[in-house]
Amino acid sequence: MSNHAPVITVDGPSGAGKGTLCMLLAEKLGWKLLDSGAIYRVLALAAIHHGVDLESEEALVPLAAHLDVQFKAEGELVKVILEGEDVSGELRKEETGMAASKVAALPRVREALLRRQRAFSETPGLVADGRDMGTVVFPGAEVKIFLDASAEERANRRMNQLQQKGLDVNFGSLLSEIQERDDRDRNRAVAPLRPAADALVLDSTEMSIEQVTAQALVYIEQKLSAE
Ligand SMILES: Nc1ncnc2c1ncn2[C@@H]1O[C@H](COP(=O)(O)OP(=O)(O)OP(=O)(O)O)[C@@H](O)[C@H]1O
Ligand SMILES: Nc1ccn([C@@H]2O[C@H](COP(=O)(O)O)[C@@H](O)[C@H]2O)c(=O)n1
Repeated sequence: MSNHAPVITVDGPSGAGKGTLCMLLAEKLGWKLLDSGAIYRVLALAAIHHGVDLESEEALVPLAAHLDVQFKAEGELVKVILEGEDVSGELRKEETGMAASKVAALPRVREALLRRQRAFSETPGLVADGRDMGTVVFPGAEVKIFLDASAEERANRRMNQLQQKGLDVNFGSLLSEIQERDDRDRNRAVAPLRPAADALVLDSTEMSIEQVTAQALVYIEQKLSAE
């Protein structure tokens, strides 16, 4: 009997709503969740904590290969423990996302993190959130979704999210940070951000979270029942 676990990949740019959609899908299906961006963010934090240059592939590869990280589910939240320290707050900061996109542009760093990401695949199934889930990490995934939205809408969503946390934020700087990160993620030499040839592309600019989830669920049901 095969022990192959089905995989749903959700790729797309920052702020498109991937994390929100993946969490809802994983909950609804009772499947595991992989937040691959968190792995790149943890590596960037480890580099910063150890004074490692974010552009030094040579120094980052061993750090990536031996990353001491634990993801601990606590109710709805996931605590991220790096080398025994709770870095959950630091992890979600905009500057950590920017640092993550620098280390993520290095081919050997990505290679060093591949096995760790693939190890998340287990029965009854996996919902994987990232930039290259459908193109590189799980190219044989049963269902692939590419979730997009305009840069302005994504900056607006991020602004609302940060304001809800009581932070004072500026729309213009959020928009230019999003554009800079998009640019780096789309134009890197390895695993650039792009839809897999067999992905459903969903533009969520004018869609609510509920509409995106409903549309994704219909598509998932179709694809899984055709398997
Ligand atoms: N369709 C939507 N309409 C309005 N707001 C949304 C929608 N989808 C997600 N959001 C909100 O936008 C914010 C960013 O969403 P989320 O964190 O899921 O994006 P992401 O694609 O995972 O971003 P990142 O890749 O940077 O982690 C959250 O506050 C979320 O609640
Ligand atoms: N599969 C992935 C996931 C993430 N990245 C890089 O990490 C950055 C942070 O990701 P978030 O989803 O947590 O915002 C992102 O900008 C990418 O550069 C990646 O390369 N591949």
